[in-house]
Amino acid sequence: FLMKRQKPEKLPPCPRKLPLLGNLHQISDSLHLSLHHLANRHGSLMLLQLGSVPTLVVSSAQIIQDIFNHHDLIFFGRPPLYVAKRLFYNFSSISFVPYGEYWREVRKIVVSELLSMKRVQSFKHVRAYEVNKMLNSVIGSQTPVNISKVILSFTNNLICHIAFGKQDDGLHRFHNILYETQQLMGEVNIADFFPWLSWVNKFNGVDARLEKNFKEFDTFFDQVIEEHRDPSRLKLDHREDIIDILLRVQKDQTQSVRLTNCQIKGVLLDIFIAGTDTSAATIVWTIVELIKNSEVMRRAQNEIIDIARGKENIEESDLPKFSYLNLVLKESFRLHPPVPLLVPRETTQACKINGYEIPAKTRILINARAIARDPLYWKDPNSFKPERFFYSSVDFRGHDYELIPFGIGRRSCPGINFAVLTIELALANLLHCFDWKLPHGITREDVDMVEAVGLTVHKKTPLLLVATPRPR
Ligand code: HEM
Repeated sequence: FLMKRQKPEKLPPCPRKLPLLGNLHQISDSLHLSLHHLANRHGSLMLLQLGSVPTLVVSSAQIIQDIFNHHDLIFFGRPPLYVAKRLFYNFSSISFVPYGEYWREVRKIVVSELLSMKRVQSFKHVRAYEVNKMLNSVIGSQTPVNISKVILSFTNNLICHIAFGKQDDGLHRFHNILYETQQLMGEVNIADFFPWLSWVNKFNGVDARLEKNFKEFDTFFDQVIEEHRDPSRLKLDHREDIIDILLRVQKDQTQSVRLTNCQIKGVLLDIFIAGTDTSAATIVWTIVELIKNSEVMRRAQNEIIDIARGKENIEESDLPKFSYLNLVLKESFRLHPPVPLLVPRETTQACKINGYEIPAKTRILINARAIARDPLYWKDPNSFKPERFFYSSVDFRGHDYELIPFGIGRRSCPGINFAVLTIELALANLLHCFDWKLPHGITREDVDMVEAVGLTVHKKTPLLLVATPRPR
């Protein structure tokens, strides 16, 4: 009997590969920009070989729609990244956890206990306190103000305050530890492209840095958790912080998962990694765009003055009244999604997309930034024009595939409500309390938009501005 030869499955297009490197030689420092250029030449669905890892790159809203309407469960996993494995207690967190029952249970806890709208609102007093502290720090800063630094301290302090109930004491050291964690997470790691070369990390200093960083925040977390277990701990306002909540859930017999201490620490770290840099980058990019587009700045500030009507500070209850500021934020998320490639995913089984076979365990990179600048959907895509949203209902909450800064589907960002409130409140107050100008001799054209390399994309050089207090 002659065996019928099976036709090989048709794989998505792939630019020319080199032996061993695959397509790595076509990637420069900025992964998302390199992938955007490659997509312009080879199409919005490419199967690259990054080192030894097959990687599907998606750069089209229409393909995203197809994937998330039909294969959400398949595009659901996360690849086991080298640094995340160690830092997140062998994947005991949420964002980098490969798909499985543990992820499902912990995500439920995070969504319902830590980041529900009700919980996010319960942190209102903390946000107001930290925003006020940030405004005072602008007044106390040298001129010109390093606004990038002010804002990163603000988001760090805010999350520390919400997570630990601490306001200032002893947190400087923690900020430095977290900075190194973020560096390690953002750097290219050879083991993620050549898993068989992971031993190199023993010799290039990565393992040593990883171990040192892990021990530092682990010791810090142990210490604050121990303080929280002490029943005599002085609680001034009787409000639960994130550690209180996680310890309560740990004791709760009705929960289907019994959180271990490592899992509590993993979730804590996740909230820091996912929540501080992203919001800070967004606030800075928005201010840069406002400085470069003075007419937009004028309109945004006029709206704020109108709504504030002599108030000292903008409060959270004022935010729903803003409409133009909302458009400014949409446009900022469109041009500068702080996580331009989202968080990598991995297919849990094989499937077919656009007639192409996508094998199981393929790494997935979704180029949200390229999609949000696709001329097919966006007129004059590289210009900052909040007015484009006047007559459009497109929003960034994951229902419109052409604008997905918070990702999409069941693994999308559970911190979106927290993030948007924080960003809007900070921006509204910064514009309400100060007029912002470039330092003497610097023009708008001089302000560069160069992006730093990393999972979260910051402005590479710090933004320096002169702040003049506004009459209120
Ligand atoms: C501007 C602010 C933020 C942006 C743009 C952002 C963006 C993202 C993106 C793109 C993902 C991956 C989504 C996907 O794979 O589809 C994600 C995941 C996640 N984010 Fe955010 N995020 C922000 C703020 C926050 C905040 C404030 C928190 C928590 C306090 C948070 C917690 C998380 C967590 C826990 C995940 C992992 C979800 C999972 O894998 O199931 N994020 N975020």
